[in-house]
Amino acid sequence: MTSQYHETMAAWRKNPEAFFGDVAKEIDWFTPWETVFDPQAGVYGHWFTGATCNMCYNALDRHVAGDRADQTALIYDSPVTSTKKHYTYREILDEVVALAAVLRAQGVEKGDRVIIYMPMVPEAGFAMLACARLGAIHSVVFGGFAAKELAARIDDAQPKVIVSASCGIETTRIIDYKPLLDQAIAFSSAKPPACIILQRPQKPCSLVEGRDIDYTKAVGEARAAGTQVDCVPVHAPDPLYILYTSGTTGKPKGVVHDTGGLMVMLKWTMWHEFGVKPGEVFFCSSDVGWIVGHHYIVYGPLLHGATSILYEGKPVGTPDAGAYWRVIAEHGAVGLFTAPTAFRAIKKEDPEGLLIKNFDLSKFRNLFLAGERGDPETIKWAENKLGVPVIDHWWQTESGSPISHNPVGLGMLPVKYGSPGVPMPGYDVQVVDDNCDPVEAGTLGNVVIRLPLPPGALPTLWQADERFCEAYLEEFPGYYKTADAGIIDDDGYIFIMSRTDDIINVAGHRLSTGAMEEVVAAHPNVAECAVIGIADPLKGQVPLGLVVLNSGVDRDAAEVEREVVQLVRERIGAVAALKQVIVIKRLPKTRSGKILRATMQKLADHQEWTMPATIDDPLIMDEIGEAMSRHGLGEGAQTAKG
Ligand SMILES: CCC(=O)SCCNC(=O)CCNC(=O)[C@H](O)C(C)(C)COP(=O)(O)OP(=O)(O)OC[C@H]1O[C@@H](n2cnc3c(N)ncnc32)[C@H](O)[C@@H]1OP(=O)(O)O
Repeated sequence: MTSQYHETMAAWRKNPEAFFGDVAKEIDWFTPWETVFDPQAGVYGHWFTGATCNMCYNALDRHVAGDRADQTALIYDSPVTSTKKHYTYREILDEVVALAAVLRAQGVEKGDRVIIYMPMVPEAGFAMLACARLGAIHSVVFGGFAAKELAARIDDAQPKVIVSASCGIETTRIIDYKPLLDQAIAFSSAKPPACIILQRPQKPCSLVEGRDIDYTKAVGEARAAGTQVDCVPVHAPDPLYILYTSGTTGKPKGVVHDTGGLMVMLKWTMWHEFGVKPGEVFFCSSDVGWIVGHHYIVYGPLLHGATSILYEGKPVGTPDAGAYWRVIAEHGAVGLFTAPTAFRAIKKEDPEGLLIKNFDLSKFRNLFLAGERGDPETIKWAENKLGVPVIDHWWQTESGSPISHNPVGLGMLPVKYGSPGVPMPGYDVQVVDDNCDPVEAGTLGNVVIRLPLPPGALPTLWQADERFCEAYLEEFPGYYKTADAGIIDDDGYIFIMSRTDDIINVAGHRLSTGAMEEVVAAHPNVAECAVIGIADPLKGQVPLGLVVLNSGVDRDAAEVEREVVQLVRERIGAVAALKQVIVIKRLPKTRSGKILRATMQKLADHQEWTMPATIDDPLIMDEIGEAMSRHGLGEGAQTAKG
C-alpha cells in the first residue's frame, strides 16, 4: 500500500482549520463550533470555540444508542488476581451513570476536580468516564507515587472527591493504597470532603467514618435506585482532565487537556496512526496513570468503538515472559502499545523468543513503542521474533497524541532505525539553535513545534498560565519547547537524542532529578548532592545520587546511602527507582559554583569526557571516578579525554 502520508500532510499544511474541521465530523457535538481555531482565546488559542460536547457521550452513549451496545468495550485481564472480565458498552454505561450519580451526590458538578488514585482496575476507567459525564475534571495519579507526591497533587487540584482503592498488586506484592491516601490527606492542606474507596478482596481497608464511601455499595445503591445522570454539555476548550508531570522542581506541572480538541485528535489517531478499525481489539499495556493509559486504554479505543484491554500485570513475572503473547492471542488484539523497557525485560528473560511460539498471534498486526527512545537493537529483535512492523513513535504528556510516528493507517513509510518517524498533521516540528534560528537538516539542536499546537495538545497548565509560558513558550518565541534535543534528516525523519533539562526517562517514566535532589538534600547528614541519570540496559536510564556529607559526620557511608535511597522511596515513591547513592568527598563544580552533572554522567556511563576548563579543582574528578569504581560504575573512565 502506498502511503497517503504526504498527501495528508499537504492537506493539513494548506489549510489546518479546514483539515481539522473535517476530522471533527467524526465526533458528535451538541452544538457546532463557531471557529475551528481562535488564536485570541486562551494563552495561544483554543480549538473548536463555541462548540459544546461531552467525552462520555462520545465514548459510550452514542455507541449504545447505535449498534455497539452489546459489543465488548473493555476486557479486564488481571493475572495477578486471576481475573478476566468482559464489559460491553451498555454495561460500562450503566456503571458510569451510577458512579456519576454517587459523585453528584457528593456535590461534584461541572468544573469540580476529582482525583483518581487507583491501581489497574476497570473502576479507574469508569471513574474517569463518570467525571467526564458530569463535566468534572479528573486527575489520575499513578499508583507508584508516594503520599507526599499525592499530597502535592491534592493541594494543587483541590479535589471535591478522591476515588481510590484499598490496594494494588505489584506482581505478587500487595501495595496498600489506602494508608498512602490517608497519609496524603494528612499532609495536604486541601482536605477533600469525601473519598470513594473500592474494597478489593485481596486486602480490604478500614474506612474513615463520615468521609469514606464504599465504592461497590454506593454504586450498587445508585443503580438499584435507577438514578439517571445525563451527559453535561461542556465547551470544547473546557478541561477534561489534569495530569501532573515532573517539573524541574519538586512541584509537578498540572498539564491540562481540553475536551473537544482531544476527542477529535484521539479518534483520528486510532485508525490513521494506529491502524485499528472500530470493533477491533487494542492492547495498551501502560498504566491508566500515564497519558498513554488515559488515551489508548480508555478514551481513544472507546471513542473509536473498539475494544480495549486493561491489563493488570507485567511483561515478565505474571507469570513469565510470554504474558503479552497470551493476552494478544486470547483476546485477538490487532495491536500492542508498550514501552521499549517492557521489550527489553521480555528479551532478557526469553532471548530466543521461544514463548512466542506457544500462541496464535495471527490477528496481531503491529507493535507500537513509546515513552522512551526505542533502541534499534530492541526494535530489530521484536521485528525478527514477531514478524510484524515495530513502530517507534514520539510524544509527550503535553502533546496528548503522537508528535511523530510511522502512520500505519495512512500506509507505512520506510523504517529508519533510531527514528520515531515523521511529524503527524498538526505538528510543525523544527530544530533550532539556542538563538531560535533554524539549523540545517542533520544538525543537532532544540526540537520545537511551531504554534499553534494541534487539537488535543495542552492549552495551558492548571491555574498556571504564567508557568506554562515560562516553561514552554518563552525560550523560543512562536514555538512550543519540547525540551528534547534532536535532529531532522533530509527525508524529514526525526531523531530524538536527549533532554535539554533535568528530566530523565526511567522505564518510560519521566522523572525530575531536580525533584530527587530536593529530597536527598533533606537528609540531615547531607550537605550537598547531585542526582544524575545514567544508562541502564533494562530501564534505559536510572538515577544515581552523589552526596557530600556535612563536616563532622563520621557515620558509615553505606548506612547513609541506604537511608537516602529509602527517603526518596518514601517521599517520591517506588517509581523514582533511585537504588544507588554514593557518598563522595566533594562535588565537581565550575568556578562560578555550577555542579558538573553532565561530566559526572559521562564518567559513570564510560563515555568520553573532557575536563571542563572552568572546573575549580580537577582532582575532584579523580575522587569521583574512584568512588564510582568502588560502586562498580565508571571504571576505566577516570582519565579525561582532552
Ligand atoms: C508517550 C508519552 C509518555 O511518555 S506517557 C508515559 C509512558 N510510559 C509508560 O507507559 C510506562 C512504561 N513502563 C512500564 O509500563 C513499566 O515500567 C514496565 C516496563 C512494565 C516495568 O514495570 P516494573 O517492573 O514495575 O518497573 P517500574 O520501573 O515501572 O517500577 C519501579 C517500581 O515502582 C513499582 N510500581 C510500578 N507501578 C506501580 C503501581 N501502579 N503502584 C505501586 N507501585 C508501582 C514497581 O513495583 C517497582 O517497585 P520496586 O522498586 O521493584 O520495589
